[in-house]
Amino acid sequence: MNETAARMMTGFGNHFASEAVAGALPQGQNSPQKAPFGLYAEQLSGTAFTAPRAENKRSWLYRLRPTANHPAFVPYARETRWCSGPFDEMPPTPNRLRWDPLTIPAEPTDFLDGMTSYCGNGDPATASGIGVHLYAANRSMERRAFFNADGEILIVPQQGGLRITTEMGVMTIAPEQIALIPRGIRFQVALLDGQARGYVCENYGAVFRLPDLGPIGANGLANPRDFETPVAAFDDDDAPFEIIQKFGGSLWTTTQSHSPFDVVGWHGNLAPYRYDLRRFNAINTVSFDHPDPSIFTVLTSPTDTPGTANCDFVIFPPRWMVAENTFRPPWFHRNVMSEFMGLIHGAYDAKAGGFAPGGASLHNGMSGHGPDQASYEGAVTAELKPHRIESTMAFMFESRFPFRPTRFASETPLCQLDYDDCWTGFQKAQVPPGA
Ligand SMILES: O=C(O)Cc1cc(O)ccc1O
Ligand SMILES: [Fe+2]
Repeated sequence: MNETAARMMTGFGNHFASEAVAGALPQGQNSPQKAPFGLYAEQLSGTAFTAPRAENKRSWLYRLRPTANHPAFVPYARETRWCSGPFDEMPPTPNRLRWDPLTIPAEPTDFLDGMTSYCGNGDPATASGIGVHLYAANRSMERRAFFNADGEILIVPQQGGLRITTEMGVMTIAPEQIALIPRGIRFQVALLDGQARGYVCENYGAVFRLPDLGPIGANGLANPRDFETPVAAFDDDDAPFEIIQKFGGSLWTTTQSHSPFDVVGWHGNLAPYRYDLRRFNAINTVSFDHPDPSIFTVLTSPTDTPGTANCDFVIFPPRWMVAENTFRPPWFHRNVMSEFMGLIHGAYDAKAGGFAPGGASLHNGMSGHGPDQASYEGAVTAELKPHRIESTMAFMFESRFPFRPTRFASETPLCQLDYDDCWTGFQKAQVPPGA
């Protein structure tokens, strides 16, 4: 990859144009009889050709060889803990679950082999639902690339920086940043700090977009200009390269004669991007009561039912708490939606203990949850002066579809068998006698 790889273009979903070599992009048309330099023109669709214009996503790639130039894929032989919809390994459970952080493996393990599925819903075969995975890795992907035919991939690092080489350019991310790799795009993950751990949302449904802002107005939450997409960069590399894909719930592999990172120029609105969660413009109450957490939505994958997401990616960033006469942490609740949570760093205001950075929790639809006993006691006795929740970043993948845990997630010793106990010990309320 050449040195321009670190440069980024800004704006969410923009129609970008980028060339690593001047003249690589045809002018005025996508597919001239002969593309510049003999490059191969290739369209990559992220939505159906006929999707409404506002939702339509596609890019044109100009590359040294067509992607089609590869041998047949065969099933990936290595053991994997990457599971897929319909997540029917185990019966569904209504129980609240919480997990301690994954340990970094002792064996050499890259981002792909270090992927462990915790739960999910829906099915890639019907283009709905998400897979929820945690990765723990200690080495870079070498001479191999991955792409996901089943969905786009949202990466939420918790420990260790990543350099993500994609067909469309290179980007680095560290904890408190996220990256999105669209369905189908080949990418390779190198570890910048020797070890890495984090969360992945594999979205089988409609591509993530920014939420509508309604009465908030034209600005706020995640602002479009803070999303960054890499400029075109390519490798002229004619040595064998393994390509692994996830298709129909399983991993497949082939080895082609050359690097897949051979795109010399591209244009379009389907591209990888990154976002720094510290840029999130948090909006919250300045009067009373704890607003619904949808106010912290970074990205949403909608379904055909308005306001009822396949997945909302929601964060809980540092912020001022000023609500008057209010129980300030998350309230007790039962949600029709299902909630998977992770913690990037710091502490979460509804859990005084047990929810560690790198850990995770699952509260499926209609399960009673909320502050643990210690958080409750602290919040009802706190002096309600302005208070800044500092040095923390939690997040939630919230879905209309209940999550089904994998066998690993159900049976691992990381699963806290005593999680329910955090809601025991509440004093019974006393109503006045004879009322
Ligand atoms: O359960 C949780 O901790 C997530 C959450 C946070 C919040 O502020 C309100 C509702 C909610 O589900
Ligand atoms: Fe909740």
